[in-house]
Order: sequence, then structure tokens, then C-alpha cells
Amino acid sequence: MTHFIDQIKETLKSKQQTIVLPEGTDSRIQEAAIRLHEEGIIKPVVIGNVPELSERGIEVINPETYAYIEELVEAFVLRRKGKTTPEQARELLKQVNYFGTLLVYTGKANGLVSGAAHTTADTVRPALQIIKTKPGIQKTSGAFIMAKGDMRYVFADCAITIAPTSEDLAEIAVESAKTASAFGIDPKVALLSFSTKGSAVSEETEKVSRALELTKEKDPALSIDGELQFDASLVPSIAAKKAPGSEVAGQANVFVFPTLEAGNIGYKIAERLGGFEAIGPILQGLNQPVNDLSRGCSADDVYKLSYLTAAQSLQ
Ligand SMILES: CC(C)(COP(=O)(O)OP(=O)(O)OC[C@H]1O[C@@H](n2cnc3c(N)ncnc32)[C@H](O)[C@@H]1OP(=O)(O)O)[C@@H](O)C(=O)NCCC(=O)NCCS
Ligand SMILES: CC(=O)OP(=O)(O)O
Repeated sequence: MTHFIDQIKETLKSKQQTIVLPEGTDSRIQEAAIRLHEEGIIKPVVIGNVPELSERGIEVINPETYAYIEELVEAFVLRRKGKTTPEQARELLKQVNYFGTLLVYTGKANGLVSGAAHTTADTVRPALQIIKTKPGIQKTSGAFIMAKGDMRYVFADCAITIAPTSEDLAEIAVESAKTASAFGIDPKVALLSFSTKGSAVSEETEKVSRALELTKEKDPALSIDGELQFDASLVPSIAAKKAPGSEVAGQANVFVFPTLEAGNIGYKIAERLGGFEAIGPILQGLNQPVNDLSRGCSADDVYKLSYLTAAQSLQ
């Protein structure tokens, strides 16, 4: 069976997409960069002082000696509209994630993958400040493509919004459905809870059922249901008992978690106990692709997320 990353690779051939890997000193990043460079489908650009990679023909940029640093400073200051001075920009550009994000923002690269050696907050903050969300999108969110054999699911938000409101959940649902479609999954969205269709009633369950109403207002054509427990969303025989008549229960493939605690814990359980590959978190709704990694990632995760990021830059 063809891995979906192989399908993505086909779409990237002859497109010459460039992906920045800011954490050049991390051995997993180095291994992924070498593999990407040797395949020659996308071009990795590695940040740091890593002559062993330039010796192999990989483009390496050392921010300390970068000739166009003042161009980045100028772009940074203009973008921040009075929130960042040139002095502050020069200081922040010493951080590899700010430097790499500015390379993407100024069009010197098509996307960025980082977070193997940085927390999510330190990875995504430059993107939130500089790349920003697309018009009409209030907040970015982090989705994982969860893959095992021919099973493919989207889990969100697993990375960004700690305590989402009903409005946040509705936006996450719509954006996650788009992510699913972009990567070949026909979305059926479950708004997850500890309750199915009123089996429990509390502030938490009402937050999710309100999110269903809001999502339907935003995108009436979306196939979505909630609130659903995970078993009811996935297993047809349980769906028939707990949510009879639902067109999503028992068949969901996009799972929207009610809080970041649930989403982040949930994806790691599926990955570590369930044997799913977890590719992401893919940041949804940004103007340009900047994607995070888990600090627990492997070189293979870096490699796959790089291809996925390159594909996003063409969407
Ligand atoms: C994402 C996160 C880092 C943002 O927090 P923060 O840096 O304190 O953000 P701030 O409130 O200072 O805002 C910084 C900028 O980002 C923007 N921003 C914050 N959250 C945002 C979001 N979800 N989407 C888009 N922009 C956002 C703000 O508007 C602000 O922009 P401005 O400077 O142009 O005004 C924070 O929500 C967080 O830590 N989330 C959890 C991350 C995590 O640990 N996940 C688990 C592992 S994956
Ligand atoms: C996505 C995620 O959980 O990141 P980390 O493991 O680095 O906190």
C-alpha cells in the first residue's frame, strides 16, 4: 500500500519547494535534512553552524553571518507595526525560530518545520506574531494526521488553545475539515465529549453542543455531529445504540477535542499505545505554513512533516 506521504511526494515533484529547518544542531533534524536532500524532491534549508551538512551540499544558513539580516529586521519591524523596535528585532532574530519564520515571511522559503528542540510556545510564537492567521480566522490550531495502515484520521486541537470556547471549537472543526480534505480524507467531524447527545448535561457538554450549532451556521454543508463520546463517534455498533440516526457517529474521521488537555493526551495515547503515526501538529489557518513538532519526535516524523508542509505551501 502506498503511504500517503508517497502520494504527497508525487505532487511535489518539479515544484522546488524550500523548507526551513531551524534546529540544525539536533541530530533528528540533521538526519531528516540529509534524507530530504538525497531524495531531491524538496530543498531543506538548515539554520545553524553545521558545516557537516554544508559539506554534503545542503544549504545551511548561520544567522550570525547572514548577509541579508537587515532585510529581515526591516520586514520584522514593518510587520509588527510599532510593537517591535529594530533593536528588539535584531535581538529576537538571534533565536532560530524567529530567524526561520522571517525567511518564510520574506519569501526566501516556502515553509518551516521546528519544535524538535523547542516547546510549542517558542516554536509558534514567531509565526503568530509575523505570519499571522488568514483573514477571517481568529485563532490558529494544531491538527495531527494520525495514520496506521490504511487508517487516517485528523485530531485537533492538540497543540494551541488551552481552553477553547464554543466559538473556538467551531473554528477548529471547520479548519480541521479543510485539513482533512487537503490530505485526501473526506471529512466526517465529531465534536468529542464525555457525553453523547445529552447523556450527561453540564457546562462542558453544553459548550460542545453549542459548538455544533455554531459550526452548522459557519458551514451548513459540513458533515458533523456532537456532542459524541469517542466510542460512539468511531464504532458503528456503539453509535447505533448511543446516537441512532446520526450521519457521523460510527464513521467519524476528524475528531475535535473539547480541551487541549484532551487533545494532547489523546493523540499521544493513540501514538504510543495505539501504534499510530502522528504527523504534526500542523498549524491551521496561518497565511503561510509553519509547523510544529513534538520534542518526542523521530527523524522520520521530521522528514514526513517537511513533505506535508511543502504540500501545504502549494494549497
Ligand atoms: C500558543 C501560545 C504560545 C500563545 O501564547 P502567547 O505567546 O502567550 O501569546 P500572547 O497572548 O502573548 O500573544 C502573542 C501574539 O500571538 C497572537 N496569538 C496568541 N494566540 C493565538 C492563536 N491561537 N492564534 C493566532 N494568534 C494568536 C496574539 O494575538 C499576539 O499577537 P500580537 O503580538 O500581534 O498582538 C499559548 O496559547 C500556549 O502556550 N499554548 C499551549 C502550547 C502548548 O504547550 N501545547 C502543548 C504541546 S503541543
Ligand atoms: C505537540 C506536543 O505535544 O509537543 P511537545 O511534545 O514538544 O510538548
